[in-house]
Amino acid sequence: MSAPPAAPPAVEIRGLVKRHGGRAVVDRLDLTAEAGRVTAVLGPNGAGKTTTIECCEGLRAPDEGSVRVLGLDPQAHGRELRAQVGVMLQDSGLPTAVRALDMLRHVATMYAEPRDVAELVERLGLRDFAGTTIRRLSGGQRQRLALAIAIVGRPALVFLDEPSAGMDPQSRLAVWELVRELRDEGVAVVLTTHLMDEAESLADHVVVLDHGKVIAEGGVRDLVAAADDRTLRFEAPPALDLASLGAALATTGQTGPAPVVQEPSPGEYVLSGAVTPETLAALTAWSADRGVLVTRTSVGRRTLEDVFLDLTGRNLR
Ligand SMILES: Nc1ncnc2c1ncn2[C@@H]1O[C@H](COP(=O)(O)OP(=O)(O)OP(=O)(O)O)[C@@H](O)[C@H]1O
Repeated sequence: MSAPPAAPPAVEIRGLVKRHGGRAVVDRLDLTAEAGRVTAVLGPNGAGKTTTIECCEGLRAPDEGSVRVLGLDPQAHGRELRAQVGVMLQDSGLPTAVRALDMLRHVATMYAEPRDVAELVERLGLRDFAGTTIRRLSGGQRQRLALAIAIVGRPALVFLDEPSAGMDPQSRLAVWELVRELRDEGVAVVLTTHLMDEAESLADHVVVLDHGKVIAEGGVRDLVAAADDRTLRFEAPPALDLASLGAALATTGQTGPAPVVQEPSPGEYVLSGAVTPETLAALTAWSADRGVLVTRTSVGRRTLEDVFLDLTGRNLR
């Protein structure tokens, strides 16, 4: 007996190109999102995240390449996919004059086997504003309602755009817990976010885009835990001579990449590369030599934010 055919990935993008005014804003992009996994798509402003997701939602047609969502072409099978794909947008696009709970109940009636509305109301704390019109909801309340609406139909795939943006810490935790549960139930979750802690906390797979291309991808751990890389952070007077400090730290006889020192904001320094006890000693010796007082020093593992900034640079877009 032959094995049943494997289900296609929830999202499979191959060689996607999307141009605006002759410029490729998505440039031969490949991306796969699997069921039972949270895939985070990260990238600076204008990197092409929204354009890519909109191609998956059938809102834009690719100029080149192919996009398959649950095995189907979203341009040709929009109606079938709408029943199986949940979308939560920043600008929720919900009718503003309708009361929050009425909206959620209405959407639930459109599905054969919706989730239990009362449970969603409880989980996402919607009760306090159930009777408020959508127009009057706060940003965080609107986000929670939009998430409830995106998942009430038990989608196989959900697109979440910064799901916890603007939320208070309690709501954030509730949303993250729900997203993890969806993943554990086998839902494919595609998350676009600028919140690195959100991606770090939720993502099984991270895809970093820049200029319309994938510039890095992998598990969070793979991306942040290159060998024994550590980050040393310290505070000192602004505008230290980084070239001189870098040279001093590079002579500590270590193996591996030379440490790189940056000053992301005045007086705050970040040193990445292999941080060893000798690196700390060299920093202290260098600063003592120059009469520089280093206040507050910490050594920690690199965060996803460190990796993201290394990959995409620190300049504004
Ligand atoms: N309809 C359009 N006409 C012209 N340019 C467009 C159009 N839509 C998007 N772009 C451009 O395409 C590029 C990618 O935009 P996109 O919205 O996909 O980026 P993004 O990664 O989602 O950014 P952000 O993080 O700011 O949301 C940008 O430079 C944007 O200005």
